[in-house]
Amino acid sequence: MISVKEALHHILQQCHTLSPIRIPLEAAGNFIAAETIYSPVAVPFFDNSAMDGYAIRYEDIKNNLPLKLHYQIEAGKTRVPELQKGEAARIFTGAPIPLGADTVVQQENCSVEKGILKLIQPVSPGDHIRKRGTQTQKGDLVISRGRLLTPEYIGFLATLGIDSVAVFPKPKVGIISTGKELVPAGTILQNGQIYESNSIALKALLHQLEIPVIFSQWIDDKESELYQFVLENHKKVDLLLFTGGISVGDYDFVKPVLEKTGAIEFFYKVRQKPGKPLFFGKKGTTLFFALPGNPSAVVSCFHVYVKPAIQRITGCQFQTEDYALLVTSYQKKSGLTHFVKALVQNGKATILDRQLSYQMDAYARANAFVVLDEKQEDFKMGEKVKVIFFRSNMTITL
Ligand SMILES: Nc1nc2c(c(=O)[nH]1)N[C@H]1C(S)=C(S)[C@@H](COP(=O)(O)OP(=O)(O)OC[C@H]3O[C@@H](n4cnc5c(N)ncnc54)[C@H](O)[C@@H]3O)O[C@H]1N2
Ligand code: MOO
Repeated sequence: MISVKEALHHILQQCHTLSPIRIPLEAAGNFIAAETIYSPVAVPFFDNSAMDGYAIRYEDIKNNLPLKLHYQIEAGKTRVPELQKGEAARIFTGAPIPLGADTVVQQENCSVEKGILKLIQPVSPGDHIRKRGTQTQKGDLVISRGRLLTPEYIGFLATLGIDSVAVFPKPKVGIISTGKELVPAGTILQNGQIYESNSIALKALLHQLEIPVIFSQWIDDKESELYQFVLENHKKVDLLLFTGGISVGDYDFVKPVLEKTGAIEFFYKVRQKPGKPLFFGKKGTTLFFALPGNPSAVVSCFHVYVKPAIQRITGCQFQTEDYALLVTSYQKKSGLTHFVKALVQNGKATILDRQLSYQMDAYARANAFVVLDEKQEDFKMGEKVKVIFFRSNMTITL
């Protein structure tokens, strides 16, 4: 059995970004850019008005010339005559400043009588003009390879007329759940049956990371069926997640089946609770994570191992580690790292009740795991412990 740290190391060594793909800019939210782009244009592309009002030549006011209203410029107008000495032009927000004009007077600060513009408020030269290139100059660096394309950032890139971007693709994921006892929600339970919940949890976890699930398949505890399905389908995905059937029971076929397919085994069994019989392997370019079937182990193994793998492949940072102070003392046996469900708020970690690996109810409140070191047995109230947040570090008020 290997340690949590060693297991993570093996996993991350096998995870690499996938070949970049070009996608429409509007679909690129939360992807990582795989290219560096320089702005193809200056923005604004032309000097334009920031207000509805009048375009003037500042020197005309200084020389006390009467400003004769000459013509009107709406937004979108592409050909505008030059403004001559003693002239003003009606102008609207976003409309191009005519050649010759250098200042815009906001309409609330002036009046028009018999076609002559009169100023009510003092004006400064250059007022209300958005100069060409004052957001971005043509040739400015606007995307660096490796940057997260947030929706707000995409809004900025759209102003430059960029319509597509090369990004690192998200890995495609498949899910296989095994176990004769599993039935779908909506079925009336018979003695010996339980509701299938692991694939539902995994799909929700993957959905939150915007990772596509290509298939989710339940397979009976039959070795031949599992073998056939894995052989036929593993190439469709980058990550194949199994739940259940990875322990040592007579119906735990996942490991022998993966061996039979010729998959490489990187490790089997980690010194941790829950999730001890975790398996990690690879066939071709597909990574296999066989998650121990107990529902709580599936969720913790996802956060501790699958999520970092996806982070490495996509370049995105989904979860953060931090430290918090224990609100109560806690005891465990030495030998395994424990991931205990906790509510961590304002730097304080409350370990929740019912931590066994079949008990899921604590997840209704938990926002993090407290990571309890494998060698330590007694944890004191107020002791600093590592936490892995699996939701954003938010305060829960209800
Ligand atoms: N002799 C030993 N027995 C077990 C060991 C061991 O070391 N020696 N390890 C235990 C630990 S720890 C775990 S974790 C489990 C893992 O077992 P499997 O991965 O083989 O999982 P199953 O036996 O198929 O299922 C375990 C448990 O989880 C329920 N389950 C499974 N799949 C689902 C699902 N999709 N949705 C909801 N619940 C599911 C299943 O009914 C079992 O109760 O092995 C221990 N045994
Ligand atoms: O690892 Mo198991 O999930 O402890 O029951």
